[in-house]
Amino acid sequence: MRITTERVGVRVPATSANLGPGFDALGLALHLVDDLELEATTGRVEVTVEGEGAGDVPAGEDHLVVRALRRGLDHAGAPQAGVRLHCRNRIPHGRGLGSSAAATVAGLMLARLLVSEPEALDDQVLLDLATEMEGHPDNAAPALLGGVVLSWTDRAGARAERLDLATPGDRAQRGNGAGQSGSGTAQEPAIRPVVLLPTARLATSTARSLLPETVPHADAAFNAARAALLVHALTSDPSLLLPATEDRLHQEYRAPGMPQSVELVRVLRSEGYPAVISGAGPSVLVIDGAGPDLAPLVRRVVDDPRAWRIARVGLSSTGAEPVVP
Ligand SMILES: Nc1ncnc2c1ncn2[C@@H]1O[C@H](COP(=O)(O)OP(=O)(O)OP(=O)(O)O)[C@@H](O)[C@H]1O
Ligand SMILES: N[C@@H](CCO)C(=O)O
Repeated sequence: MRITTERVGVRVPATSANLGPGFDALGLALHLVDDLELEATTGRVEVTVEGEGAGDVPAGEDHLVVRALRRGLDHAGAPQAGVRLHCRNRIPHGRGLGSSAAATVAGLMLARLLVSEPEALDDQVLLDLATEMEGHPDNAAPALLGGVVLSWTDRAGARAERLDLATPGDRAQRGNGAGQSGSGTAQEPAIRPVVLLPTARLATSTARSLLPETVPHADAAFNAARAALLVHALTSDPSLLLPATEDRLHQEYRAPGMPQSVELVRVLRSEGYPAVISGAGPSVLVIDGAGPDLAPLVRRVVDDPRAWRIARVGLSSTGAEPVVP
């Protein structure tokens, strides 16, 4: 295997994992992207960062994108090279929006774009390697594939299935009786994700350390039913999103690390919004937040509303993709 391309670029989306009951299994891609350009050189590693993480993330071999690139090149049997990497980051770090998965998937895809036989790093390989680096596939899978993705692991590695989402037409048919057609185009998904984004950060490792080793059987059964219902709600009947996004496996356990986020989820849900903690938090995801202004509710709950941003980012149907550098 050789490195045959010198300059490559990739665009990768933010993701929101769990979606309530689908802990480590469900996730969706958002219209919020990092853009990366890489040049293979004979020199050392040089990393420059604009936007999120600038001045914060390592600038050398320890940079997560570089680590993922190295992992991809090793897996393909390609030689390691010097790199000049430039990152234009828009995905905030440590907020539950899949920044680490985006960086990992981006590094692996940059490796694919550099080598002479890119099929050695096909989507299945990239998903396996990203899952190995992340520890779970629920952010990496939608970062790679786009849309809403169900992922799991078995002995062979990571697996992912993209859901065929309900459209506004499906919703109208449910509401008005069969035969009615909804507004909007047939392909447009019915859900409009909105992210409530705090300035505070919570590392995924910290949020995972708050989880118990074991959970009551009744809570596991509760989540199994809700996760199955959520797939039905997303693919056929979005009117069920509120009951389908209930969770007993992670959100409340993590409240000590993000009390205002968990309270915001409680209040939004009591007002009828299918709100969940986004990934490991502390952002809040309203899976379908089209319609009324959410700002008054945020102002009612949080101590400092100026520390929260409402981002109507929407769902991205595309995952990581090459861009011409
Ligand atoms: N674009 C990036 N470039 C380099 N390092 C990054 C990048 N994005 C994330 N990281 C590293 O990953 C850390 C954040 O990862 P973490 O898993 O804690 O949060 P997250 O991925 O933003 O959230 P979640 O996994 O809950 O969606 C950052 O502090 C940084 O060290
Ligand atoms: N499923 C993961 C997502 C964050 O990486 C968690 O909640 O810890």
